[in-house]
Amino acid sequence: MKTILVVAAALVDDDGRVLIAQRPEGKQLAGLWEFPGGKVEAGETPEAALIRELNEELGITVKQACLAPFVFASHTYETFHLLMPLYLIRRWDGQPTAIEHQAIKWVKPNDMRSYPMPPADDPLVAYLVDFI
Ligand SMILES: Nc1nc2c([nH]c(=O)n2[C@H]2C[C@H](O)[C@@H](COP(=O)(O)OP(=O)(O)OP(=O)(O)O)O2)c(=O)[nH]1
Ligand SMILES: [Mg+2]
Repeated sequence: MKTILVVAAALVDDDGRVLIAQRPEGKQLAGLWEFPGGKVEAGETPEAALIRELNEELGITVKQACLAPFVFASHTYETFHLLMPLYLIRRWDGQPTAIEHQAIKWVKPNDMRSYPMPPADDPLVAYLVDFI
């Protein structure tokens, strides 16, 4: 089984809320709430991939120095294994906008359980509850 590397971000605002984004219609896991991010492309570092994805998906600009490695998910789906580092980000330029997602929302980690997320993400929420 192939392992795919996906990078994701927990953007944290001054009130300790985290941005979650609803996956687009027509994609795998459509409608579920996720951390913005995406697949690392060939020849790309994880950090460069995350900066690119956040610009494509949310229209924000993030400096590499503002990416703090946090936790990771390692989860077997039916057709691939997902390895997904999650970075914490507290500083960025621009206003996050749902460019590719159905919607975005700022939620307290304690309230994230009300938003269905991909199975790989479930263990990550507990770390945010403890840390943020
Ligand atoms: N971005 C993101 N992907 C997640 C999360 N949880 C989870 O299981 N995934 C899975 C869903 C997908 O199989 C894969 C990432 O896919 P993606 O659709 O975001 O990839 P991408 O942004 O590069 O989009 P594309 O160009 O492949 O269409 O990781 C999460 O919290 N955030
Ligand atoms: Mg994506």
